[in-house]
Amino acid sequence: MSAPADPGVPELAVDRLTVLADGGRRLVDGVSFTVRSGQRLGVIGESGSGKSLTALAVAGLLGPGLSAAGSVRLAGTEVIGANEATLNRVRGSVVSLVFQEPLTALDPLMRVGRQVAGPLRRHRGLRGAELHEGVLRLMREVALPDPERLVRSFPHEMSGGQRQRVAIAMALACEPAVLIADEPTTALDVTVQAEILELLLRVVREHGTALVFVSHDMAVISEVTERVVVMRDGAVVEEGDVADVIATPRHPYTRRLVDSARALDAALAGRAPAAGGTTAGATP
Ligand SMILES: Nc1ncnc2c1ncn2[C@@H]1O[C@H](COP(=O)(O)OP(=O)(O)OP(=O)(O)O)[C@@H](O)[C@H]1O
Repeated sequence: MSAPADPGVPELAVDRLTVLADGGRRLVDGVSFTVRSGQRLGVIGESGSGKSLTALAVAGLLGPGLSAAGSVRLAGTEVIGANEATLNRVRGSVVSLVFQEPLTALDPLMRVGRQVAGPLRRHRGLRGAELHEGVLRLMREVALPDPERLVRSFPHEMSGGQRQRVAIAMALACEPAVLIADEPTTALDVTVQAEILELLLRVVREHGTALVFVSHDMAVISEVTERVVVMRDGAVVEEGDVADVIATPRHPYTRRLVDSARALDAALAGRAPAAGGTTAGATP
């Protein structure tokens, strides 16, 4: 008889993760955090702070010339040093990624329906009518209009927001316990950004998914996540409850990120920024 799953084990546990470039430069340096089912963790930092490399290392997707040390456990399975078969299994059953540019996830020459079908065949073993129904169900789940027609479209025939919905549908196909979204709205129009954030929040809530949400934007982080790690030069400089971090940032770098979000908010609202004390997460 197998032991019952330990409710205390987080879906994602990152412990002293380090990413090294070929020459030995530390691009990510001793990063640790955990995310449990249903939790939403933000990773924020300026360009080059190591957010994307952290996200890629968690999924075992670092490119050539980069190596990782430390520990990344996804639903209890160690990713660092794992062989390709283990990584493929973990990527098909535990973790999925959504990137900034949906076209990176899509083949421009393949109809959208076939692309969404790919992970359903590979990871869930669906075939024939079941597969067809599975594709339509996923496309409905991400609120794509008229899925019966869209399955026959090519990516270039869709809007940027629709393409990101398709990429999210593909990421959800394996019913991942952990979803990593790396700046998923940065490439989209402002109005579409809000819709995609709403979609992500809905699907992680409905499935109890653990979410890692990477962004350079404190306002977006405060809207989407409940905890945040702040990265600078590859290392975590601050971690905490999002509302606390915004209200009382401890590190000067975090304070700068919060202040610039406030200044942007104030500019959008046509007024001078308030002198501290209020939160920055007031994106309309
Ligand atoms: N393949 C690589 N080889 C060497 N250095 C790299 C490689 N990929 C990224 N870097 C460097 O590692 C650092 C962290 O990069 P990373 O992409 O994680 O930053 P980021 O915080 O996600 O920034 P952005 O928001 O601009 O994507 C940067 O200095 C980057 O130049």
